[in-house]
Amino acid sequence: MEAQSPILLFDSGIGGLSVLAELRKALPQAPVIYAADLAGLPYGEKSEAQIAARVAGLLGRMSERYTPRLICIACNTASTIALGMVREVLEVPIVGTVPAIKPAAAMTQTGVIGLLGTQATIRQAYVDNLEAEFANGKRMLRFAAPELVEAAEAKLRGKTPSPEAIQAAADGLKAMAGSETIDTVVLACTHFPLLEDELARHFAPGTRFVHGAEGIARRIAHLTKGQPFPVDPSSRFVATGDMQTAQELLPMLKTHGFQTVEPF
Ligand SMILES: N[C@H](CCC(=O)O)C(=O)O
Repeated sequence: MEAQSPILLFDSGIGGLSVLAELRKALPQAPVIYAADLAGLPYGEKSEAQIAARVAGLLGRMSERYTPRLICIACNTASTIALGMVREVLEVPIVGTVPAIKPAAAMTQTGVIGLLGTQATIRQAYVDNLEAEFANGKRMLRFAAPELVEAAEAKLRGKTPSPEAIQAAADGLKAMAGSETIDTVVLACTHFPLLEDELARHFAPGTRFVHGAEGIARRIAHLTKGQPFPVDPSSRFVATGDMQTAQELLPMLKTHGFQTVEPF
C-alpha cells in the first residue's frame, strides 16, 4: 500500500461532498479523488440496469487508472442498486451509502419517519430490507424528490436553489397519509444534506434530519486504520461529460481543497 494511494469518492454529481466533509474530519490525512459522473446525472431517473452497468463500468475503469485503496460509492441510488455487484467484480474494498434508516428508527419518538430519496432509491428492495430489519414497528413514509438533486447542484454552483423544488419535496412528504407526526426525516440521497437548512424551514421545529455521512466516514477510517498516509495529502476532482459544466463548480470546489477539475 502506497501512502499516496487515494480514497475514491464516487457520485453522479456533487452529492458526495456531504460525505467528503465528514471524511476530512475523520481522516484529514487521506488523499482523495472525487469522481462526479456528471454525464450520467441524474441517476435517480434511470433504470436499475442502466445504473448497474454504468457504475460497474466506470468504477472498473477508475480503479485501473487511479488504483485507490478504497472506493466509497457516495450515492444512495448507486449503492442500493449496484453495491453487491460492484463488490463482486472489484477487489478493492467498497463502502456504500445506504439510507440511514437504522439511526432514524432509534431516534424517532413518535414512531413515524419520513424518507426523501430519488425515484430509483425509494423503490429498491434494499430499502424494504432496511425497513424490515431496523424500523420494524415504526411507520416509514417514502417520498421521491428528484427535483432536490438539481436544486443542490444549482446551490453548489452559486445559484439560488429553486424554492419551488424544496417546497414541493416537503409538501409531497407532508401530504402523505399519516405524516402529521413525522419527527425524523431520512435524507436518503447524498445531495439532500446540502439543502438541509432550506428543507428544515418547511417542517415542524425540532424535526430531525438524518443521513449517513458521519457513519460512512467512521467506517472508512476504520477500514484504512494502520495504513500509511502522506504528510501532505493532495486531492483531485475528476468529472465525466461536458467540461464547461464541470468548470462551473470550481469556485465552490476550491473551498473544499480542489484546485482543478479534470476530465475522466
Ligand atoms: N446523489 C445521489 C443521486 C443523485 C442522482 O439522481 O443522480 C444519491 O445519493 O442518490
